[in-house]
Amino acid sequence: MGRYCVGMIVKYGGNAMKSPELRRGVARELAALRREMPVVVVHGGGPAIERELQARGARSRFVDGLRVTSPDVMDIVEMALCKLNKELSQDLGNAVGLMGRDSDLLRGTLLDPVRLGRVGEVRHVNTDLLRTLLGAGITPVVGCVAVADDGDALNVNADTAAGAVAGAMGEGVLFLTDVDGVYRQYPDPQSLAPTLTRAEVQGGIRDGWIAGGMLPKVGAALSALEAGAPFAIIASGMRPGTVEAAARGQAGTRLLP
Ligand SMILES: Nc1ncnc2c1ncn2[C@@H]1O[C@H](COP(=O)(O)OP(=O)(O)O)[C@@H](O)[C@H]1O
Ligand SMILES: CC(=O)N[C@@H](CCC(=O)OP(=O)(O)O)C(=O)O
Repeated sequence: MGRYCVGMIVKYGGNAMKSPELRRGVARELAALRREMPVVVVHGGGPAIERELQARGARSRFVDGLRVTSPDVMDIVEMALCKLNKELSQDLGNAVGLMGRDSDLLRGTLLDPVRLGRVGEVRHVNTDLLRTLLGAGITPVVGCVAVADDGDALNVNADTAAGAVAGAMGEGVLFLTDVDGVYRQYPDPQSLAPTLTRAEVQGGIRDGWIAGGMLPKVGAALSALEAGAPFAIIASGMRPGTVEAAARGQAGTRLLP
């Protein structure tokens, strides 16, 4: 990877932004990182979505780490993520917050409408828009609601969205979450896997030690590698210094193609 790679897509997960202190810490680390290389931030916001659903008396459930999304839930997801998008771009400064529906940034299709409702996967990324912003020295902060061919919103898991952006841009991807990486014996942090091959990931899913929210993350990491991303790392957004260490390949779990 060299001292630093050329550019990086950072997926910022909702669990690592639960408190204002955490958010400020990650914003500081991202600000330092982008002094070294161009950075695109793709964010989720599961806990913020949960709060908004509760406030409105709505509920949703997860299947394989994906939120089953009725049209009403879709509206609430979009509202919560749009607000967060503005807050995160403001935290970072010199950044523009965009949703996947802006300028066709993320275009997608429904994954399995019968089981999952309006959950989507990304088919096309407007990389010209991202490169234009990066070329102007502005950091794009992307919320993971895509647009479908029917013009309506799609709820894309933020890991999936980040993996798609990394693949389309041909850049590496760092997934910031609330664990140090992938544990072989979850939740024992001593069992952190420094690297995992595709076959090991498949074995982990089959044997059940990779589950829940880790499923879309490893899936997105492997898809990004397959699409040409030079690296994919899953690391903690909760520990100060992790972003720089992970960018140097010295923290987290690195997925191998
Ligand atoms: N083998 C594993 N190693 C680490 N975490 C795991 C593993 N299997 C499942 N997980 C779960 O995945 C979670 C991270 O995914 P998620 O909750 O979706 O976070 P984020 O909001 O960052 O996307 C961890 O908090 C943990 O509960
Ligand atoms: C389809 C699907 O599951 N979408 C996610 C989008 C947000 C997300 O992924 O947030 P985190 O990164 O914090 O998990 C959801 O509705 O929760």
